[in-house]
Amino acid sequence: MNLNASLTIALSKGRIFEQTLPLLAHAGVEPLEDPETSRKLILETTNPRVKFVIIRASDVPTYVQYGAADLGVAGKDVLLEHGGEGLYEPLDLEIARCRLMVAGLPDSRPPSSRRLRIATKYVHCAERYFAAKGQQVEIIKLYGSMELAPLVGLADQIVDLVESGNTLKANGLVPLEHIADISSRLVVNKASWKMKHEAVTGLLELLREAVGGE
Ligand SMILES: Nc1ncnc2c1ncn2[C@@H]1O[C@H](COP(=O)(O)OP(=O)(O)OP(=O)(O)O)[C@@H](O)[C@H]1O
Ligand SMILES: O=P(O)(O)OC[C@H]1O[C@H](OP(=O)(O)OP(=O)(O)O)[C@H](O)[C@@H]1O
Repeated sequence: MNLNASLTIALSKGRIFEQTLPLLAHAGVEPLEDPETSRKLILETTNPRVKFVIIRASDVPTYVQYGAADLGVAGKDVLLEHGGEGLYEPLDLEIARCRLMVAGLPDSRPPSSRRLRIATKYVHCAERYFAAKGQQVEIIKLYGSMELAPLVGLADQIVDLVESGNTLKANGLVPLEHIADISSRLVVNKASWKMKHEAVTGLLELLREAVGGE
């Protein structure tokens, strides 16, 4: 076990970075630069043994799975889609809360002549959800702006994240079915959990305190 281990933490810009920052600050880890203004992808922190790597939200599980980062923060939506292989998920950070939902036009009727078309970036989640209901659907993979798909006839329904519901409302869509409650999780590489146990669990306990408001 490495008692003086250095830790690399994978984070994405935007809401995850902003909402994880106060939790990490409680653990004595603060970035020396702001990723919104810096072009750097590796950020040093106030703890010389801890650095951040700044990546796309959906890439966080991959970096942690392969050990390119020891820890990371990822939405449960991203983890469900990735599958969680090679990762431990020891802590719900209770940030970036939303719901994974099926949505569509209020008067949309299932087509009789073909399968229901579902547009989403959550292909695996959607496949699993509709298969569990015994419903055969056609999934259309998109990378964003899913709400547009039913408006232009690309799909009958979408599977997407809903928080306030404002994006759905602004596009004349309604939530139809709830798939899962989502929040962001701390994920840990399985080898790092063993080899850097003291450093990882030390940080984990401080983050747990911060989440609990202690
Ligand atoms: N409107 C929202 N309200 C609360 N949480 C959200 C909302 N939208 C997304 N999230 C959560 O925050 C995480 C990161 O979302 P963010 O918008 O920063 O990245 P993204 O653009 O979805 O990802 P990528 O860059 O990989 O396409 C999501 O995986 C989800 O768990
Ligand atoms: O119910 P609401 O409060 O309107 O939030 C839902 C929206 O938030 C997310 O998009 P985001 O704002 O993160 O944009 P992005 O996916 O393009 O990053 C999600 O993809 C929805 O479009």
